[in-house]
Amino acid sequence: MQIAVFSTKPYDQSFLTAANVAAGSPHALHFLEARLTADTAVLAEGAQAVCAFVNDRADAGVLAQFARSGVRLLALRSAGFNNVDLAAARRLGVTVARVPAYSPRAVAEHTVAMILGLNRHIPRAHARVRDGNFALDGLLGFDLHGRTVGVVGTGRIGIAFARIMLGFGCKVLAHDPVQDPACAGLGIGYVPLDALLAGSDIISLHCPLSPATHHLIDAAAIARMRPGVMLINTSRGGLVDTPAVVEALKAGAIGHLGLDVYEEEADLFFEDLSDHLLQDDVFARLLTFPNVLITGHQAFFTAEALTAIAETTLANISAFAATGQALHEVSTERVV
Ligand SMILES: NC(=O)c1ccc[n+]([C@@H]2O[C@H](COP(=O)([O-])OP(=O)(O)OC[C@H]3O[C@@H](n4cnc5c(N)ncnc54)[C@H](O)[C@@H]3O)[C@@H](O)[C@H]2O)c1
Repeated sequence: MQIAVFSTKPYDQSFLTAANVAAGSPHALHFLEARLTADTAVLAEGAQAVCAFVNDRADAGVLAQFARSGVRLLALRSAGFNNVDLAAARRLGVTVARVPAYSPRAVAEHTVAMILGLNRHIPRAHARVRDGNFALDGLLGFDLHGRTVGVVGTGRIGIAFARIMLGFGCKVLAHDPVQDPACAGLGIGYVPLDALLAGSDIISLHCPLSPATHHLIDAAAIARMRPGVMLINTSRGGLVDTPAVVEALKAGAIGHLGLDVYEEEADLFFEDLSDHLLQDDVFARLLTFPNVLITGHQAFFTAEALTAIAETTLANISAFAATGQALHEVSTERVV
């Protein structure tokens, strides 16, 4: 198949090419640096499949352009699919596939890195040491052992994260509309969201972004949290009302904030903008807090995860080419 690969970085090119070669080079991969938008969708002309990533937008207009130009498959190289209008895809006959699990541990481990980095002030401590300042004032942390961690969403990543935190000696509370029996075996109790918010020292978000979870963490949710709570979001930026979080940081209601995702990240992340003036005032305000740690959507970014993403994406495409069905189609029942 001819595949137009949007938002390509050198690492995408190398992992996808390696996976295609290993499979006997069944597909022609056309790597495009452009992000998929209404303006760039036309670049897929001549392709039967499009491969897209988290900040590519497959809205109704983009999908209509695909349908007109003969694109029959949108193969996401991500687990999340909040950036696709699934109802329009179904209407227009464009199959949507994703990589449901590539390395849940990669994201879980990055979540833990953010907790440790924030708690022990690692970025600040390193900057001080490099500057010849070995004072400890302002670097006080707390023992994770014995603390309560709230996990919102106990899917593949949430449960991998919960297992690690249990290893630290934390108590884990969980909230998920679909309860995983494995959690009971691990001693993890399911509670309503309000109880999780009120009872956790650290809250970590691992549920998908959907209309139901948009701004799940807003001013009202923050008001229910313990004063000085640590909030971590490695899931999707839209789960958090960022201006509300900024107010809570200013008031000290949130004690630590770790973000790998940001609701307006599409115009920022994955690019080197170091020569540009930052136009996003909310993001700029976040960067002023010493107790905020931000990474640019890199939780997935391990060699194991990129290998699995490339292999599963190509397997989705090969299955679709052979049978008309991808291996991991985003079920149309998930349209909300
Ligand atoms: N930062 C990154 O690099 C990165 C990488 C991969 C995935 N992600 C994000 O992580 C999310 C989770 O991934 P996963 O593989 O664990 O998905 P998953 O589908 O295995 O698990 C998601 C869980 O969230 C639960 N859920 C749905 N609505 C909920 C709600 N309102 N409250 C609580 N739980 C709810 C679901 O029932 C499910 O158990 C993805 O949706 C994606 O947005 C981020």
